Amino acid sequence: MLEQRIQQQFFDSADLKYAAAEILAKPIADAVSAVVGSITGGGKVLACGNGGSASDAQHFAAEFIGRFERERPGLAAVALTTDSSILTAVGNDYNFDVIFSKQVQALGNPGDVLLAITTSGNSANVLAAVEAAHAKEMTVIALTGRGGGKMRDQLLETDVHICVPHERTARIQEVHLLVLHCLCDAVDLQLLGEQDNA
Ligand SMILES: O=C(CO)[C@@H](O)[C@H](O)[C@H](O)[C@H](O)COP(=O)(O)O
Ligand SMILES: [Zn+2]
Repeated sequence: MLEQRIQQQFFDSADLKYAAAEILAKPIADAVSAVVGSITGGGKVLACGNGGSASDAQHFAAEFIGRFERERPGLAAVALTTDSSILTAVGNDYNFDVIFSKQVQALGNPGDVLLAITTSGNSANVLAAVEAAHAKEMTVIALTGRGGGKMRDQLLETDVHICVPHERTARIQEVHLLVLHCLCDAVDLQLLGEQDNA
């Protein structure tokens, strides 16, 4: 019984990945263009999200600054979820809704990219970060699910919306991680060319 339930989670996750492959390939390719344009122009990626999405933001920044699968110079990325002094000071002195937007205001420049990760599309602090990014003339790449929530209405035509077609947070997060790995892989391909296996 328990084993069946566990197997079903694998099947559901795999089914969603098949469905998402068709729907998300185009917006992910658009996100790659946005990131490559920013990085080659001297820009950087600021990443934010709550809970599991905070981990995703950090996971992405680690692979940009460190490496993904290929050797290359580090790429500029900052997870806005990691500095406990900033998060507690801003959360305590202002409120939790501005913990990311304050950092975007302080660190963001025109041409930078905000990677905004929220499975519901409704996290107030992520939405506030998007507003701050627009004020800084940054491009937003939004990773969402559940139809996109409030994020859908907040994005501009020049932004990229990668919306996973599912209702369950865990399943959406599983696809978000795959999206981030696709981004890392494709950015490396664009910057370094095809791998020489000779
Ligand atoms: O990882 C999980 C659930 O899988 C949780 O920590 C989850 O990320 C948190 O509940 C978040 O606060 C949800 O926020 P969001 O995805 O709706 O923006
Ligand atoms: Zn990874």
